[in-house]
This record gives sequence, C-alpha cells and structure tokens, in this order.
Amino acid sequence: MELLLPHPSNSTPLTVLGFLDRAASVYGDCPSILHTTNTVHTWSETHNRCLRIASALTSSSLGINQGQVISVVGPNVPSVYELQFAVPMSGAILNNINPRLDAHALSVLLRHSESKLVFVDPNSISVVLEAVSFLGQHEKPHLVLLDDNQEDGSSCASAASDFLDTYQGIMERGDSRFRWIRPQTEWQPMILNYTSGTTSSPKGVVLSHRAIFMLTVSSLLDWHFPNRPVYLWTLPMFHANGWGYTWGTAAVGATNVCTRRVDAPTIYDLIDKHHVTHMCAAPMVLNMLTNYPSRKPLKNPVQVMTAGAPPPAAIISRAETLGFNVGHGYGLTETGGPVVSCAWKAEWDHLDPLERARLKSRQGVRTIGFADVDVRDPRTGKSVEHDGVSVGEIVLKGGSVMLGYYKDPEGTAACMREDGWFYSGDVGVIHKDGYLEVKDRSKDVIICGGENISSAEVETVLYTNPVVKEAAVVAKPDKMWGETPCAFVSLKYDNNGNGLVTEREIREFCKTKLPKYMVPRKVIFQEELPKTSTGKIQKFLLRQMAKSLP
Ligand SMILES: Nc1ncnc2c1ncn2[C@@H]1O[C@H](COP(=O)(O)OP(=O)(O)OP(=O)(O)O)[C@@H](O)[C@H]1O
Repeated sequence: MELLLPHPSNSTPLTVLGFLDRAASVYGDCPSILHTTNTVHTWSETHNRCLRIASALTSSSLGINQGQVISVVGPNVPSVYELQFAVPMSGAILNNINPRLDAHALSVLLRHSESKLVFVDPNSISVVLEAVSFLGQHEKPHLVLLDDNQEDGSSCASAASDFLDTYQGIMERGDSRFRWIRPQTEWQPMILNYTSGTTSSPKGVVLSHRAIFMLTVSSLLDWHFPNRPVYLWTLPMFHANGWGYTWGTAAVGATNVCTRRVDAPTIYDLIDKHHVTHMCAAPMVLNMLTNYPSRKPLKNPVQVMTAGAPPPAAIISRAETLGFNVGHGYGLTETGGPVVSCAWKAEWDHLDPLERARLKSRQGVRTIGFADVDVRDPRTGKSVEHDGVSVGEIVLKGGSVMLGYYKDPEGTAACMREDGWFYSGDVGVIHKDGYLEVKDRSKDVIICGGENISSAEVETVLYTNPVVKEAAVVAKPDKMWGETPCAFVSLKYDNNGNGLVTEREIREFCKTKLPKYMVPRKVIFQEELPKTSTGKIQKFLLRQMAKSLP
C-alpha cells in the first residue's frame, strides 16, 4: 500500500470558492441576495458578477498581483457579500475591515496589511480618505467606491476624483468567462482578518484556503444548515467573515438578506417580510431583541447561532420564549470562527426552560471537522479533571487554526506552541459529560484574596435579575484583597424612565445566588455599557473606570 501516493486526481486544493460555480448550476434561478434597497440577484447572476469583478482585479489597469491584500470597508450590503468570493477568486487576499473604526485605527490596519486596493462604502468615504492621508510616505492604496444604493454608478460624484472607479464601473470592465484563480496549494493564504481588539490592539490573523474550507463545511454540518434557507445578515461580514456563512450560504443556495441597519425593529421587520429561517447574532444582539419593547413572539421559529462572547442563560431563555431556537458556538478569529459548539441532545428537550438554557450556555464540544479541544492546567501543563470545577487554559487544534499572525512571529509562537496546541487565552472547565464551559478570558479573571472569580459567572447571575439590561464585572484594585469585583450595569426603565433598582438591592440579589466573595463590592449604573462594534463589552475601559473610583 505504501506505493499508493497522492495523485493529481485526489489532491485538488481545498477551497470554498468552488461553492459558487456549483450554486450557479444547482440554484441558478433561485434568489441569492436580497437587499433593503430592493436589489435582488439570483445565484447565476451572483456567480457572473463575482467572476467579472475577479477578472477586472487581475487586469493590468488595476495592477493587483496574486498574494497582495485587498481591503473592504463596508457593512452587510450585496457588493460586500460578492467581494468575499471575487477578491480571493482573483488570487488576492481578502481583508474585511470594520467600517466603524476611526481614521487612525483604519490607517494602522491599511499600513500593516499593505493593502493595494480598498473598496469603500459611501458612508465610509470621509473616514477612509482621512485614514489614507495619515499614511504619509507609505504607498497609498487605490480606492474603489461601492455603489449598492445606485446601481447605475452615478453615486457620490463629489468624491469621484479620489477614487479610481466605482464597483459598477469595474464590473462593466470585467469578463464573466474568467477562469478564477485556484490556489496552487490549500495552504495558500486566502484571508487576513484583524481581531476585534477587545483586549489589545487588533492582530492580523492569516487563514489559508484549507482553514476556511474546514471551518465552513464544519459549521454547515454542525448547525444542520438545510438547502435553501433564508439567511438574515445580522452578524457583520467583517467579523471573522460572518463565521464562514459568507461562503456557507452559497454551498446550500440560501437567500442572503442583507441590511445596513442592525436594530430590533429592522430585524423583526425583515424576519417577517422575508420569512427568515436562520441568522447569526452576538449575545448582545440577542439581548437587544429580547429587550425590544414591541417584541412579539415570532410567527415561525428562527434558528439563531450565537457566539463571540458568553451568552448568559437568561438571554438564551428569553430568546427561546420568543420563538428563536438558539445554537451556541465558541471560537476565535484565530480559529476562523466557531470550532466548539453546544451539541444538543434530544433528552434535554424535556427539561424545564431554565435548565435547558443553562445547558445551552455551555460552549460544548469540538465541531465535526475540528480535531481537538482541551483545558490545560497552566502550572503543570496537564489536562484538568473533567469535573466542572478544575480551571485551566483552553487549548485547541484543528484544520481551521490560522497560519499565524501577519508580521508577528513572536506573537504567533506565543500562542501556537511547540506542543502542537493553539493557546486561546481563555480559561474554562470541562464538565463530567465532556462539555467545555468558558469561565473567562484570562485577562478578565478577578483575583480576590487569592480566590479566582470568573467575571462571566457573576454576570450570568446579574442577567437573571429582570431589571438588568446589560452587565459586566471587572476587577477593582483593593489594598486588602488585591482585587474585588465591581459590576457595571445598565437597567431597563419603567414607563416614567426610572431605573427600578438600587445598588444595595443588586448586591442583596447577588448575595442570594453567589458565595460572598463573588458578590460585587461596588455596582455602577450606566445608561449603556461601552462595546466594540462586534458587540463585545470593552472591559478594559470599565477596568480603567473602576480603578479611578474612590
Ligand atoms: N461562545 C463564547 N463564549 C464565551 N466567550 C466567547 C465565545 N465566543 C467567543 N468568545 C470570546 O471571544 C474571543 C474571540 O474574539 P475575537 O477573535 O473576535 O477577538 P477578541 O478576542 O475579542 O479581540 P482581541 O484578541 O483583539 O482582544 C474568545 O477568545 C473568547 O474570549
């Protein structure tokens, strides 16, 4: 048997880009993209349009070489969806950038990524132009204006001189007979994603064609994604490529419902209007939906995948009461998206709703295509007991782990260690049934008088208080205890606009549900907690505030 070696017939590099050719054959006449501006495309049109853009990118007039980075600054609009295919189909590396970054942060990413071309949404023109002006002596990228609202390409004439062309202009130059550029090996880089910057400056994560393929196929299987679902884009495509569903929806011929606005009335309206069946949403978006005063139970159940931050059981339970069927995944930009998920067991169906939500708030087990997950004691390096209480660092290994951080060999070596594991920087436990539960990010653990307090555990309790809208718990320096837990809370208001609870009542509430040392010593009320645009609470800001409290 040892003479049987790989052969070209069984070694085509894995890539998700081929999903689009197949979608054009199988689902050619079915809707691919709907947009609130009434744009409607079919899968054969989307295929055609992506090939035209990809071919134009390789033309001498744009001068993009294979392996160069092309950035996209825009919200969830049809052109941004198309670019998820078109850019890598041209052989370039796709870099989605959060349109809510300020000009300084944006210029740092453009310089670091050495982006050659930037696609810019009209709402981001001024911030991108300012960011480019900060590049100084550095080579400046060409700019192309996205024009989803004006398909005739006449948009934003005033900014025309700063732009090489419009998206529609490039489309017209392209050739739909273009043969897209297949990677020579599946290890070739396809994506450059910057992390959310929740704990430090964003890091440039490079993912190969293989990693994206493994992540996407695993996610489709894991969520039992059916053929031709109606998928609502509530999760930003720039956040780890919408956890792989940018390409996953092509695999199953889904209808992608795109929207710029992600607020509760828009989401409920689109669910109703387009008979949405699936969506992904960070826990904060789920929280917003469950707190919307005009919420009504859904007419038909909607499958919602939540990830990106710990979803408190109380939020899961409220969402399920409204008719959302919540799935829960865990992962990082460095793993391409969720690689662990709370695989549901039929025998849990009959438990009471709160117990179901508690089980579902655990992160779970590795997805089908991922190799392994473990929790290691940082002192001994050994796996912790599967007892639900022994805490350690979560380590991961599998095909969707990144190639490494761009231009950062030390950062890469620090998390992709010689023992063959990727170290996540998160702490967790493994329960008796083998299910992982994330307890905290290691940077967020509060050490009070030598006891480790999981901020997520205290937050989970705070969210069970019916008047709490949002909660985050951070360490406050303390002379006697080292650190003590300090809670930041935003409240739901009564009809007269009054918060319905006092600091003492919140502390008393926690005392009934937590050991004394975990009860927040201080509770600060805020109208809104500071968040990243991926919906994560910026605890480093809260820590600074807690530090400056008397
Ligand atoms: N289901 C989940 N439960 C708990 N935490 C989660 C879950 N999913 C993701 N996370 C958290 O999100 C982190 C990954 O987030 P992401 O890659 O977007 O960047 P970030 O960590 O927020 O930003 P940065 O690394 O720049 O600080 C994980 O390490 C984990 O702390």
